[in-house]
Amino acid sequence: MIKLKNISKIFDVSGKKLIALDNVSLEIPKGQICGVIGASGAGKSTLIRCVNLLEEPSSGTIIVDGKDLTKLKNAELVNERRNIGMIFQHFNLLSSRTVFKNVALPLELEHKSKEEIKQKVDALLELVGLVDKKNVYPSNLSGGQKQRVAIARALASEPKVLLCDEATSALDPATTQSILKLLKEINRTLGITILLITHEMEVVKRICDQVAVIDQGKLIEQGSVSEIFSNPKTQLAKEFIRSTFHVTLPEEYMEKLTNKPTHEKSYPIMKFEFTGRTVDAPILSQVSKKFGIDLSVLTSQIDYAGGIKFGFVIAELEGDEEAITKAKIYLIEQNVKIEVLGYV
Ligand SMILES: Nc1ncnc2c1ncn2[C@@H]1O[C@H](COP(=O)(O)OP(=O)(O)OP(=O)(O)O)[C@@H](O)[C@H]1O
Repeated sequence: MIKLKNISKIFDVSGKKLIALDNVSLEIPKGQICGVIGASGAGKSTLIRCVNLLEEPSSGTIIVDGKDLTKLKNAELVNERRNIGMIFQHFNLLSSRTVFKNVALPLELEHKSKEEIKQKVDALLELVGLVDKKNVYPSNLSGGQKQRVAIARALASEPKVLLCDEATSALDPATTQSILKLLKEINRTLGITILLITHEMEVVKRICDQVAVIDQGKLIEQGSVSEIFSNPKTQLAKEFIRSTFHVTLPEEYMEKLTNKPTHEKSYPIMKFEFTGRTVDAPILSQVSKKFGIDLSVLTSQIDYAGGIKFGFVIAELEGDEEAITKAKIYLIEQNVKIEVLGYV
């Protein structure tokens, strides 16, 4: 549905060339949700703005629904842009228009009849759960409600693609969840392909099928969410994934932790990462019995990403050094990822 081929974007900043996008290629099949993640300044906004040519790429091609947008004349481009809805971090609503009138705007621009506009807007407000706010002005809405209006407005032209530019970054966690749920619902029920950019892996984890990691204008890693979460290749992807799992050691252990064993009875604190099948298997209790190790769980978390279950456990291992080494080898053989956090 969306094919970006070798997209580069070079800005001229006071006579100096700034490469915001460097030969980025990305393909998003129809009906999928793809998240592009990267740190501030990585080139995410430039990339998403290139998709509807709000930003013209310096080179490369952009194919949406089979049409190469970079080859279209102005009038044709205006027409094709109706296929591409967009929502923004700060909603971009017109403050002088009511909720109804904001959603109606694209339809008015398309010269639809009053009756058609009313029918369509009412249906969209129903879809986003804002029927009771129809005659309210944006200043009287919460952030989440404003984003719902923006989503309804973006859907008014019945787009095939929805671009989301940090759509939940200005929202609190609970509202973020409800907007992500709405986006997923729209994707499922209307079959709309969604490209979203974000700096939060949590967003990717919640709703995306695919993820692409961008760093300094380059696309450094991409794949299905389950692939990337279970086997991240780049350091950046690993860091983003880590940021979504909130497994940290209790404070009292953090204070005691040393880099190396400090005395005979020093024991390692280890973090175990389980994916897919290994999450449900009683591997840690097997290890405890098999190698005669006392294993006390200090903290743990189980979560889902791309339909795959993930689990993290931090535990203290007490036993002789040889037994602990054998246990580590056994766990690695069982596809459990291990990290020694330190010693107590
Ligand atoms: N219109 C412009 N003129 C000059 N440089 C620009 C322009 N737009 C973006 N840039 C530069 O291009 C690079 C990528 O910016 P971009 O806004 O795409 O990054 P981003 O990943 O979206 O960052 P953030 O998350 O902070 O919004 C940055 O170095 C930025 O300063």
